[in-house]
Amino acid sequence: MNLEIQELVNKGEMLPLMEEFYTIQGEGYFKGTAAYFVRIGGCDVGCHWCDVKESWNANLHPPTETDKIVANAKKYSDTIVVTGGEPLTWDMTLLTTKLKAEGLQTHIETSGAYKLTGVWDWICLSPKKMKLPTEEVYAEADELKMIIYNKDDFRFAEEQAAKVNKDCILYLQPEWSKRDKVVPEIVDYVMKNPKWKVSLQTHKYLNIP
Ligand SMILES: C[S@@+](CC[C@H](N)C(=O)[O-])C[C@H]1O[C@@H](n2cnc3c(N)ncnc32)[C@H](O)[C@@H]1O
Ligand SMILES: Nc1nc2[nH]cc(C(=O)O)c2c(=O)[nH]1
Ligand code: SF4
Ligand SMILES: [Mg+2]
Repeated sequence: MNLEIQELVNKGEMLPLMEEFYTIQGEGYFKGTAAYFVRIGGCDVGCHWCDVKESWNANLHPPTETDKIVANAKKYSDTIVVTGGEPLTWDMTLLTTKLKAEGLQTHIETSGAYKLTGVWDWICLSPKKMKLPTEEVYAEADELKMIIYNKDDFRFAEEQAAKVNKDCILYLQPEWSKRDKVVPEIVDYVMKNPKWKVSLQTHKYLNIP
């Protein structure tokens, strides 16, 4: 990446765009709702079970003008889900300000590992043990989506739930490769601890992106 482009990416005027697609939000509170997804490259959190490892290396994804991303996104939906990679690797201020100026709803999928930037109508926080969320993001999260891979993840989920605001909706979502083992454990856990809800990656059952 040349210096001039690097500078624009640093300012959030350009972002490494991996893919964008119109689909149905598969997870969490808005599951079942049509939305346009914008997947931004770059993540160094390093979840070993990450289902989009191709997103990690930002250099593999073309720096794209935020204006272009917005002009395209608005053609498809009034709800834009920004995901990645870890979108908070980058400054989300310009992208979200421009989306809001077009009257669009801005949703983010984030681990919260980096400074919260941007104007968001909905924040889905999915904390990771390897790189914990910043203290600031817990107060802002609308939903907490904890991925369950093994038994210790229930402990971690409770630890993280103790940090979010009181209105935050709490979800346990099975790690995809472990779903056969952990789904019964999650079902049992939610019945015993009904402040939690189950979230499934329903798009994977529907065979849609
Ligand atoms: C690919 S991540 C991108 C956004 C951000 N980096 C994050 O982790 O929140 C999108 C969502 O998918 C979840 N996820 C990733 N891999 C998964 C897997 N193998 N099984 C279940 N959920 C997964 C993440 O926890 C997150 O909630
Ligand atoms: N349909 C669909 N719903 C999703 N919800 C969160 C996703 C993500 O990868 O961030 C995702 C995704 O990749 N596809
Ligand atoms: S933080 Fe998100 S994108 Fe990054 S490795 Fe973990 S699940 Fe994948
Ligand atoms: Mg996904």
